[in-house]
Formats: sequence, structure tokens, C-alpha cells
Amino acid sequence: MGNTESQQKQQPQNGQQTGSSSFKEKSPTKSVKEKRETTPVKTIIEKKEPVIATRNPMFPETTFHKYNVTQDYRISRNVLGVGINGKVVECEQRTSGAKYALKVLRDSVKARREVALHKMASNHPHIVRVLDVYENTYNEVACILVVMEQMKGGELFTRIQDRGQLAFTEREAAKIMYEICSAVNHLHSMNIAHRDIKPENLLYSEPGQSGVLKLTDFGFAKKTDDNETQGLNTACFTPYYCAPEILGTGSYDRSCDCWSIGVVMYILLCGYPPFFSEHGEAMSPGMKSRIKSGKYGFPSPEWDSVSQAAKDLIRKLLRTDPNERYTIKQVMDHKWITHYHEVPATPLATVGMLADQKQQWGEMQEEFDKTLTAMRMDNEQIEIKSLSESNNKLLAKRKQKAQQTMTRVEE
Ligand SMILES: Nc1ncnc2c1ncn2[C@@H]1O[C@H](COP(=O)(O)OP(=O)(O)OP(=O)(O)O)[C@@H](O)[C@H]1O
Repeated sequence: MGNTESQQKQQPQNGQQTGSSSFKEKSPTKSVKEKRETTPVKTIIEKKEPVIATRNPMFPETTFHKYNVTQDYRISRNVLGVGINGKVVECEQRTSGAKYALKVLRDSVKARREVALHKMASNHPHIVRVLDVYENTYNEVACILVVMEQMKGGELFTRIQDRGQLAFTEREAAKIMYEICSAVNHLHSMNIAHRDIKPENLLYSEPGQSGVLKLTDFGFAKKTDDNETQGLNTACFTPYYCAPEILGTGSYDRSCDCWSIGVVMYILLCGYPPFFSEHGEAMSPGMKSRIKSGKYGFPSPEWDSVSQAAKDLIRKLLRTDPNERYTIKQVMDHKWITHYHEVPATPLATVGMLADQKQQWGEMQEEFDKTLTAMRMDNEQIEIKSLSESNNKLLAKRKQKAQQTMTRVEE
């Protein structure tokens, strides 16, 4: 299914682009918003292209098929979701009839990085699987198309909300957290930081009991060893000569994931996020400072029956200093995670609270997004600052190169 080798056998014989499309190329001077417009799916029409699969020099592990995606999949009009970076539609594999999800992105360094890192990491039971990647051009507009397993079970919190009277227990929360953490552990062990772990990116494969929870959307994922600062560590210098902040840059991005895990865990256990005001209303302006000062609590009555072990893990994940925050390895060794199946099956207030907060859920998601954006920006600044503060002449050339690389990557 979706096997790369078998698909290459069905490649077209040859050809130039022959189809027409209503897709109009954007001028490079258009605004960022316009550039982010999703590619109209109806423009994906059959065209024959040369039989080549390319490998991106930045991500040689990923094969980008050059022939048209429609050779292998029928594209449906059924839109599964729309995100800021692209549209996700249903598609059907021609050989098997199986249904998949197809994400359409405009070709860019960022899109290629997203797709390559997702593909690289997708061999894990709790990460949405990427089957195939295509680079196709439609009316001179380059697109990247990603075929993924279709997630039919909806978002994590929608599913909990929909339980109605059925109690949601701490043991169930622990199992869910174990699954999320094992996905993040897999990513971090590959030196990939996801940097966008939030409720909307945690989807179930199927409705009902057979559904498996999986992490998706690698739009902000980053290889934490692909910058020069890590190169200094591994290739040219022994650790004794480097400032700790230079050696440790990748860990800031990874620690952002652990903070997000802490927030998701907190919401799972009570139904509202940690950095809201006491009554749960969204509070944009003060939120960042509240997070920075680590001001949150375990209010009564929702938290009264929650175990000490769960609260202990949350405290370790929501530490304000990223250097002190638990790493994913430490999380995986914490008893609330290692013994998740033995966590007390205490009923939680989550379902009722999520229902009460329904009105504010959109605002809460926005706040989560803003906070993650701010954290990613803070982390970039930490990296730049660490390098520019160094006086080591031997580093000067490398510093310059590293800064150029970062600018390129952020383009
Ligand atoms: N594999 C999938 N199966 C089913 N639906 C999916 C799948 N992947 C994404 N979707 C739907 O498409 C929407 C957008 O996808 P995704 O989050 O990957 O896009 P994005 O542009 O990177 O998003 P965002 O704006 O959330 O950052 C999701 O919210 C989800 O509803």
C-alpha cells in the first residue's frame, strides 16, 4: 500500500505538461497572506511529466515523486480540513481503492522541510503516517503533495467532549499522555523538535474504540542538529571549548515540546488550560507574563482527587526555565507514565468543564498558538544571541555561516 517501489513501476512514459488549469501564478510581490492561500484542488489534473523522483539535498532520505500524483491516486472533492498552510482533501489509491488524505502545499523550503521531517518520523504508531510525496507543477506553480493516512476519528478533545455522561478517568488520561509522549520521544530521539504540539494536531485514526491517537502537522518541525551551532559540537570542536548555550541550542526547541505536553496534560486532567484566569476566560495580554512567571494552580474542586504523581509531572513540565524543565526522556521515566495502566481510575471533571468552556475553546486555541509562536521566536533569539556573544575568533567564520543558514532556513 502506497509502496514507493510499486508506484514507481506505474510511472507515465514521458511527457510535457499538457493540461490547463485555472490556477494563476502569484507575483512574488504579493503579501504573505496571499502567498499562503491554499492551492485549489480542482487544479490538480492529470498531466504527464518526466519519470523522475528527486531527493532534496537538505533531506536526502525523502523521495519526491516528479510524476503526477493522479497516476497513483484519484483526488476527491471531499475537503477534510483547511489549515493556514494548505488544504487537506480525500484521495483514493488507484490500485487498492483505499482512502487517504492529501495535503497540498505550495513548494518552498519550509514546505519541503515539513514534509521531509514528517515522512522521516512517520514510522511510529502514534504519528500520522506519510505514504508518498510528490512535487508537481501546475501552470508553473510548484506544489508539494503529501499522501497521509486518513484520520477519521477527529480531534482529541472533541472526542472527550462528546462522551456525554461517560466519566473520563485519570487512568485514561495517563494512557493518552503515554501515547503522546512516546511519539515525542521518538521525534526527539531523531533530533526533531515538533514545536506545534497542541490539541488540534492530535487526531484519532477512527471513531470508536479502535481509533488510535496520532500526532500530525509538522509545519514548524525542526531538525535540531541541522544548524551550525550543533555542527560546532559534533564536527569541529570538543565540548570543552564551547559555551554551554552554544552546545545546547537544540534543547530549547525540544523543551518547547515538553511545555506543550504539560499544557495538554493539564487540560486533559481538568478541562481548562493552566494559564487562564481563575474562571477560565481567555486572557491574551497577560498570558505570556503569567507563563513566564509560572503562575498557575491546581484549583479545587477539579484537582482535589487528581493524584500527586500527576501534579508532580505537570510541575516538572511547566517549569519556566527550559533548562530545568523535564526532558522527554525524564518524562518517559516518570512513574505516572511508566505505570500509566496502574494510575487510579478516578473520574475527572474534564468532560463537564470542556462542555462549560465550549464557547472559549476557540480563544483558548488561539492563545495556545500565540504562545507557541512566541516560544519559537524566543528560541531563535537565544540561538542568535549565543553565537553573537561569543568572542572566540575561531568561531567567527562559522558564526557568520550559521547566521546565513538561519536566515535561509527562516525564509
Ligand atoms: N491525515 C489527515 N486526515 C484527516 N484530516 C486531516 C489530516 N491531516 C489534516 N487534516 C485536517 O486538515 C486540517 C489542516 O491540516 P494541517 O493542520 O496539517 O494544516 P496546516 O495548514 O499545517 O494547519 P494549521 O493551520 O492547523 O497549522 C486539520 O485541522 C485537520 O482537520
